[in-house]
Amino acid sequence: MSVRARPISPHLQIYRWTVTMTMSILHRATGIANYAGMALFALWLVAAASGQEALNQVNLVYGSWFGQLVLFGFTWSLVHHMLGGLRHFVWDFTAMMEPGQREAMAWVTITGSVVLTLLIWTLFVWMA
Ligand code: HEM
Repeated sequence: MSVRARPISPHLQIYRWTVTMTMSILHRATGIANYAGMALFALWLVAAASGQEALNQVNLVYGSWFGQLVLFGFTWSLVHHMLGGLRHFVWDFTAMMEPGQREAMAWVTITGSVVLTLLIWTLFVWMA
């Protein structure tokens, strides 16, 4: 029996990659990362409530270069996700929905998240 060739629906690889696609993926990825980051924050709170010794141990890990790298990434993730959330809030008013406007907002979100993260760390970590 011969198999009839059927039309194939377009899939990911035929589309031109766009910055808005990247943002969609990043919003989900940062949402998941925020869960993990919040677990780290909860651990720190539990340690603080448990006593000085426990807090010192957690601070030692969080203060190491690797801990700082993870916390920096968590800060970026939170800020990026928050700006992404505000982007959705703007869309809730059916504003900024044209292709050029969506791309502009995507770039503002990416750039803004990096700038805000650096600002937060400069003010509250590096200069504190
Ligand atoms: C620790 C805090 C947060 C966590 C753990 C978190 C987690 C998540 C996760 C897992 C998703 C689902 C992503 C997906 O399935 O595509 C999501 C979506 C969303 N989040 Fe958050 N989020 C946090 C904070 C925020 C904040 C502060 C805002 C707003 C300023 C926000 C706005 C949104 C919006 C609007 C969506 C839906 C996006 C869509 O419809 O595609 N989130 N979040």
